[in-house]
Amino acid sequence: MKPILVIGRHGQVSHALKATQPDCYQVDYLGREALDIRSSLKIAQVLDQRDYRLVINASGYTQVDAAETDSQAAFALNHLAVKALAGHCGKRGIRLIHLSSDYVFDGRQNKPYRPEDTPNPLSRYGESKWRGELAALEYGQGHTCIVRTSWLYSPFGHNFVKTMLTLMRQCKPLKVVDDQWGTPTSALALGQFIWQLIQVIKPEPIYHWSDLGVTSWYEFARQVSDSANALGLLDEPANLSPISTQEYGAAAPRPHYSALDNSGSKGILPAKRWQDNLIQVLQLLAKEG
Ligand SMILES: NC(=O)C1=CN([C@@H]2O[C@H](COP(=O)(O)OP(=O)(O)OC[C@H]3O[C@@H](n4cnc5c(N)ncnc54)[C@H](OP(=O)(O)O)[C@@H]3O)[C@@H](O)[C@H]2O)C=CC1
Ligand SMILES: Cc1cn([C@H]2C[C@H](O)[C@@H](COP(=O)(O)OP(=O)(O)O[C@H]3O[C@@H](C)C(=O)[C@@H](O)[C@H]3O)O2)c(=O)[nH]c1=O
Repeated sequence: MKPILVIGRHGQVSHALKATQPDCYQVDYLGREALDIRSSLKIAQVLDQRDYRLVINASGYTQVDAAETDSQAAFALNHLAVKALAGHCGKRGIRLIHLSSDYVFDGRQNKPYRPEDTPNPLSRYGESKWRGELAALEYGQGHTCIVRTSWLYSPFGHNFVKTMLTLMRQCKPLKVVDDQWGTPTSALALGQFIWQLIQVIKPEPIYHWSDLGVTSWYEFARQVSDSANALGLLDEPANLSPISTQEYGAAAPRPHYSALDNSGSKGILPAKRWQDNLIQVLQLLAKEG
């Protein structure tokens, strides 16, 4: 079987893909040092080196607040580099799976967003991701498949759950926004979904994948505290209080509601409740010690 290329080797999603990868696939995981996708020439060289059948782009500029002031860097990676990557994949007939975000939506809807709903990003990060989606679809010559997902966490890299655990262990009072609603998603479950998706012969252009349920960042943090305490990761439940988005005062605007309707993905892999996947990830963290 022809090999698969995963871009973004050191990132959270790439680690999750590696942890969930079925043995039957031959996969090259390349980090920025081996493949900086801002270089079109480098993309061409890598794709010409081996006869890849599929590319999974797990790279991205993911610092949502920093993107407000560093927007050139966010667009360079999330838009322009994706356009070049899709062009090279399209020309060679290589399927491209590209990751995008719930932050492409404005959150003014009060029901889960469907893949065909129109994005209207509030932040520079969200805008860079949407422009990346459009370019990937336009230049991929029918070979692009976008997977939008939300609020990822895992034992790997930086994410909300690990940040919360670090802050909670410092035993300081924590304030967390309770007026942004969405779905926490285990990057490991996303990894399992992507490995199933690659077996679909005629994929849709856009899929939504998240765990099941809707919650606020505050409720998510509360569940992290309760479950981590029950598993012995925390000596006592955290001192948490809810605050508004306005009070928190982050640099980037975020959608008030960004749950994704993933009914179109059910046939590929049924999703699990976010609370159950959270316990699984916390158990892995507890095992790591
Ligand atoms: N995290 C989340 O909650 C969500 C993420 N997504 C999307 O999923 C994708 C992966 O996210 P996640 O794994 O969490 O992100 P991470 O920030 O953990 O990883 C991103 C990776 O991209 C790599 N990278 C940065 N610049 C380049 C470059 N020029 N060329 C090649 N690689 C580069 C980084 O490399 P280095 O380590 O060298 O800096 C890093 O390893 C992104 O596209 C993101 O937008 C979508 C929805 C939610
Ligand atoms: C650390 C912290 C954050 N927050 C808030 C800020 C924000 O509204 C929310 C989440 O903060 P974070 O900075 O961890 O996460 P954020 O960067 O908003 O996460 C997003 O990342 C990108 C890459 C995506 O694509 C999204 O799906 C989403 O996962 O919690 C608090 O209220 N209190 C805190 O102590």
